[in-house]
Amino acid sequence: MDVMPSPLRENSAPPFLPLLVVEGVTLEYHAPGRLVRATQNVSFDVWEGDRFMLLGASGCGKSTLLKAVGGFIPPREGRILLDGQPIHGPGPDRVVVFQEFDQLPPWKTVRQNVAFPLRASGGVSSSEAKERADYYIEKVGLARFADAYPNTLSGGMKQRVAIARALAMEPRVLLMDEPFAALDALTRRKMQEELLALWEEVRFTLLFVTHSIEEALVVGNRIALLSPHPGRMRAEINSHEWDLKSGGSPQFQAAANRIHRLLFEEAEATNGAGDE
Ligand SMILES: Nc1ncnc2c1ncn2[C@@H]1O[C@H](COP(=O)(O)OP(=O)(O)OP(=O)(O)O)[C@@H](O)[C@H]1O
Repeated sequence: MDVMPSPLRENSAPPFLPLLVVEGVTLEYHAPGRLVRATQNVSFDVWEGDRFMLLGASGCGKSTLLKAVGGFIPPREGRILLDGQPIHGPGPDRVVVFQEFDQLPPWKTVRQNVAFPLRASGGVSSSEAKERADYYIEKVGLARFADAYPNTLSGGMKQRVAIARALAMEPRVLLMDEPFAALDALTRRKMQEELLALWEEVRFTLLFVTHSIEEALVVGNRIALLSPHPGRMRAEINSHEWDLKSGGSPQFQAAANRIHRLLFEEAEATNGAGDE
């Protein structure tokens, strides 16, 4: 099988350096009349080829962390390094796939949607953009729909286009913010399977936000557990031993229960102790 030359691999950081370093990061929003602290002193390293999951309850600052890595929110404290360099604003080396199905301009075909950012970010000729778009559209199984418009596609198909569009940029890190949360359970599982198959083939680096313990265990190889309000690192665990076939096994259930305890019961105990 032909594999396109990938800047992702050519620009690889030395293997002894993490690709992405999040160090003591505190993030805040200035809401009218108040300051909202979304995360506090969060640190983790993401290595090339990691499928790194940010897991925590609603409101613990997962999306805010992803936005900060994307360069949309500067840290109040701490720093974020990519390939050893502090990030300054958004860049094509970090592309985000969101949950919403309306992230594709509806007036562009699937192929135009995938090719457009390649042209817009510069350096890619229109024929190369088309070639790269077709390559990744084929990878997500949508070759027959390259000339279709988004409004003729299902939610799952639109998410596949968003993934193809992101991978076509060959980013250093692919950022995904609950990309499958709005899909029905069967489609969600199929998308998880497809994402893992794509990862096997392309070996991109993934930073993925979820509030599903099961999704974190099967999609990720490492998981950061965040406690709520503001989000702090509660624990970091390895999850490479689990995949989509692990689902119902007692060992998988035990791992899921352990994470649940770490996220909720121990957090409540800690908060309770703090209140006394
Ligand atoms: N634009 C904003 N202005 C003010 N506060 C915000 C803004 N966006 C998020 N917040 C607050 O920051 C905190 C973290 O929000 P964030 O969306 O990052 O959490 P999350 O873990 O991704 O939640 P969810 O799983 O529900 O998406 C929350 O308390 C939220 O209310």
